[in-house]
Amino acid sequence: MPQTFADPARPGPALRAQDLHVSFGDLKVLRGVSFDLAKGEGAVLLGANGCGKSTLMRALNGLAPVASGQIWVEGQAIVGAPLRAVRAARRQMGYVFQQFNLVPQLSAHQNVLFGAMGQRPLGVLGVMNAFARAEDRERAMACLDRVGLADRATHRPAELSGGQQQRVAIARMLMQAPRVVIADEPIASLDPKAGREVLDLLWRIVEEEGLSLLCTLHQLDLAEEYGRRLIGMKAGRIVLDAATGSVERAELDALYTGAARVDAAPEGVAA
Ligand SMILES: Nc1ncnc2c1ncn2[C@@H]1O[C@H](COP(=O)(O)OP(=O)(O)OP(=O)(O)O)[C@@H](O)[C@H]1O
Repeated sequence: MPQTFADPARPGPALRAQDLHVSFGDLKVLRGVSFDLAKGEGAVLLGANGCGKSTLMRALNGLAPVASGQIWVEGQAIVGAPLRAVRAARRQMGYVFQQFNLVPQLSAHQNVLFGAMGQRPLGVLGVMNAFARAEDRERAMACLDRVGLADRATHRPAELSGGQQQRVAIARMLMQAPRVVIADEPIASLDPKAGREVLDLLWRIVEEEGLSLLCTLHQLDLAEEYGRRLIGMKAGRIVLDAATGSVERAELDALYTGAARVDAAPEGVAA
């Protein structure tokens, strides 16, 4: 059985990855990734296309096959753990994706209600409008209000701008009441103004709720502005992990030069 470090007397990190290895066929994508994310900490994950960021995010969500290593979510080990424990740990994690992942046929309010799905025994049925508890419907409205979209509750995603759709996705994440938020390029589909609005909102909510955030971004200026900590990946490894103020721009630029992709550095040490 995987060990846990959930000891109320010794509160551990919200998220811990230890020596994670993930391969697809012969391609070693994660090559020993380790980091801790403290409770209430907001970190930005940086790295060139193909260096393994999305694979790391997917591994944290149990969607990429972890060959070895361990992941703890709020003290619960999930690699090799029984399905029930994995599901419980996953409920503590909220996701914000580049493409928003809203259900096109449903209103903003219904999409937010979906955030409660994991908390209801009936799953998807339990959050459909006809069956949803009044308290869930009210909470979904309150979440939409938090992101400034209460007046768009009945709108479908296609009737909303990209920035508004991402705010609905953030409201859905809030509805889920996670402890850890994983945001995978949340502003990649947005123009600069909408992108900033989304980052302001995301960081404000994470701070107000005392959540932990791991967010990938491709814009170095924004990474330095929003992240208190920068984690840099190169060819499947973490090669930089430091408080933002202590990192030189040249160190960030170096993440994008040389053999940064995992398929460009089959075995070599990334640096
Ligand atoms: N399911 C998969 N099957 C095979 N190869 C994969 C799979 N997922 C990712 N890869 C490969 O793993 C490498 C890293 O991909 P990944 O998407 O993790 O990079 P990334 O850093 O997130 O890049 P980007 O910034 O472009 O999203 C790539 O070479 C990719 O082709």
